[in-house]
Amino acid sequence: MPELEARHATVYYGTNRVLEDVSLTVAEHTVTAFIGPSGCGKSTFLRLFNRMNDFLPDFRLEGEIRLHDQNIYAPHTDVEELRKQVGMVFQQPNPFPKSVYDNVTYGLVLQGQRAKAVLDAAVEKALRQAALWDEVKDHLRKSALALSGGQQQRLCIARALAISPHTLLMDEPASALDPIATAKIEELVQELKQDYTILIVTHNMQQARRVSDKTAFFNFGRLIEYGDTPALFEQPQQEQTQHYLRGHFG
Ligand SMILES: Nc1ncnc2c1ncn2[C@@H]1O[C@H](COP(=O)(O)OP(=O)(O)OP(=O)(O)O)[C@@H](O)[C@H]1O
Repeated sequence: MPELEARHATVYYGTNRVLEDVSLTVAEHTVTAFIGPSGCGKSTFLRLFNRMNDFLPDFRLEGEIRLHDQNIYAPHTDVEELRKQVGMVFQQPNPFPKSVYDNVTYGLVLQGQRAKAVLDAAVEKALRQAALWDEVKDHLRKSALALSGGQQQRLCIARALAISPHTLLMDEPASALDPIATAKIEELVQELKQDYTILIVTHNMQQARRVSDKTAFFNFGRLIEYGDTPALFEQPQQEQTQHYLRGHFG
């Protein structure tokens, strides 16, 4: 059974159709990159998997998005529970104006966890997973806003991991970062896939190539090509993919 699946997903914002009949499956513990020109619907597609588009006015989905073979848009779906299972990291690091510690424990505290030993252990585990522990372990009470941009983004990843999701959605997680911080995020993505299933939107073709197992190329709201990353980059089957990769548009 695939971990995630889109079945004939078509999305409208009002009367504007931004995704058309997109179907794909994602296996667990893989990294899948979504690439394509600006405005082709990558972020919209990504946000379908934790229902983040529900916040947008006039959003409408036809088709199904399935997690572990359950349609997550079925009536009575517990959306809060879904978002615990499917975490998200955004383009701009967005730590809360709180301490490093309080950022990581935020979700757990919201869930009612108060035991200091449990919270302490969760903080260390999540920060280690996000490859940030060594840099912040002596400053856990410091404001998260005092960290560098790259550290803030890894903190946001730790915050997402602390509530034990099994899927992580990353929307251009490194595009606001310098090359060194970007390399750290890429390394981290590779490590995290041992435990998580990762979907990542990126404008950076080299990054997609480096970090992902599968790549999906979108154009004008359609999924043009989807396959193993080396094959898609080295021998794209569709003319539109070939043009895009040659830099003809995008
Ligand atoms: N909140 C919204 N309301 C209406 N239309 C929207 C909204 N968000 C995005 N769109 C439109 O939907 C289309 C797809 O946008 P989306 O952000 O998903 O594309 P993208 O491929 O991720 O783009 P980019 O690479 O520039 O981030 C675009 O035409 C965009 O203008």
